[in-house]
Amino acid sequence: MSDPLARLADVIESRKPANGGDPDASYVARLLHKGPDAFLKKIGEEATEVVMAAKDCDQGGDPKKLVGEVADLWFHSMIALAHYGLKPADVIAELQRREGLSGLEEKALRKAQAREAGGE
Ligand SMILES: N=c1c2ncn([C@@H]3O[C@H](COP(=O)(O)OP(=O)(O)OP(=O)(O)O)[C@@H](O)[C@H]3O)c2ncn1[C@@H]1O[C@H](COP(=O)(O)O)[C@@H](O)[C@H]1O
Repeated sequence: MSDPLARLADVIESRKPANGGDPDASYVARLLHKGPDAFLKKIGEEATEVVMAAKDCDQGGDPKKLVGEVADLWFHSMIALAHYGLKPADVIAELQRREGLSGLEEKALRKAQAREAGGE
């Protein structure tokens, strides 16, 4: 079975105005037709919904709600990636590049580089 993220990315690509996406027939085409403000607003809303669903889990809520909200966030983020000419594979490659590098180590490295650049 092919990668579901890659398949969804192909569908999103096909919904671009340049590829004949019809805003009357497709949700993705409609968002792409409206432009970045429309899908970036959705990403902001979906991110907030992820936070709220996670907080609900702490109060005994259904964790599946969190899965649904994260799916909404990923989906709308993929529309943004497509608009800017990027693919899920680019994000996967970035995560792979970070594989095994502790966030704490990375932060210390970044701070040391900033200090060096600042001439300290
Ligand atoms: N994965 C998704 C997907 N996830 C969420 N959504 C839609 O995202 C929309 C926004 O979610 P909300 O919960 O905010 O719903 P809402 O209150 O109606 O939001 P508003 O748009 O009114 O602000 C809803 O209409 C959902 O149906 C999706 N719509 C499409 N896809 C995929 O994209 C493909 C192409 O879709 P179309 O372009 O519509 O053919 C589909 O085959 C699916 O694979």
